[in-house]
Amino acid sequence: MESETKSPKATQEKTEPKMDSKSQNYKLHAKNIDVFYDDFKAINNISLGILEKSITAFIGPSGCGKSTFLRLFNRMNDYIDGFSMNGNILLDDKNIYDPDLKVEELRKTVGMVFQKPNPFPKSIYENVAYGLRIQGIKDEDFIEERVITSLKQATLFSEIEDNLDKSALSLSGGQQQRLCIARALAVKPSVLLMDEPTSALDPISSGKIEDLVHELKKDYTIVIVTHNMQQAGRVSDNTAFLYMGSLIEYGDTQKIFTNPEKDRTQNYITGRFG
Ligand SMILES: Nc1ncnc2c1ncn2[C@@H]1O[C@H](COP(=O)(O)OP(=O)(O)OP(=O)(O)O)[C@@H](O)[C@H]1O
Repeated sequence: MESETKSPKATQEKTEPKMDSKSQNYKLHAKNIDVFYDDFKAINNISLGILEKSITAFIGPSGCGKSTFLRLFNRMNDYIDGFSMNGNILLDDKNIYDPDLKVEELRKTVGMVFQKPNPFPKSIYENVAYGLRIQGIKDEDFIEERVITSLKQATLFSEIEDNLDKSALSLSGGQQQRLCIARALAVKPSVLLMDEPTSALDPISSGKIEDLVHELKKDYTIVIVTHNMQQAGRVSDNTAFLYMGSLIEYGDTQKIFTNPEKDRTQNYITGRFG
């Protein structure tokens, strides 16, 4: 029978990545989180801190709660019937579930990219400008500058610079996903949540997104859900392994993939289940 703990020395502190001396605080801090869909408990008492300008991967078998947990960070679960939660999520030490907090403001700071590219049926330019326009920004020079900068950051600009008026739906899947990243960046978030952003893409497009994610780490705190363990190993600094709604292990990605504390993590990363 699989034992929960490989080493008797494994303690709770091993599930938290070490903070460097510069960062006194976590960018994001989930504290004692339970999530329910009606009576079903999808997340079971998870606490986890995420350092600024780092990439954190959530891994684990299908249905373990990765997407549910990710969506808590910009309150995307609020729309789901039957959703309820316990615990707090802090962004820069402020509780994002505070009743006074404006969700639209939160989503400016915490952007999201989904599994399937979901551009609007508008031009490439208007897709990226969208978030600025709904903020009421009217200055076209400002919008243009932001659109171009965001497309460059998302490494798409050189491929489409003569076609900004073309429909976003005419782009390839990989280009559409980079457009969705540009759209998220245009409103200047500081956190980017990515829910399996490459699972609908071919390997070359996936590689471009991985390179981009790596590049974006300079300026953003990134949390990525992935089924692809090679991808988690390549792109992330820290990895959280979830199983049946619980956080089994969390820490330095290298360590999780080469010398995990828990047998269950070892069995998952070596493909013995999942
Ligand atoms: N809207 C919902 N209503 C009821 N149950 C849900 C809902 N969304 C998710 N669940 C349940 O919550 C659990 C966690 O689901 P979640 O989608 O977060 O897992 P996941 O690890 O992201 O899975 P996958 O890798 O397959 O996307 C699952 O048992 C799922 O069936």
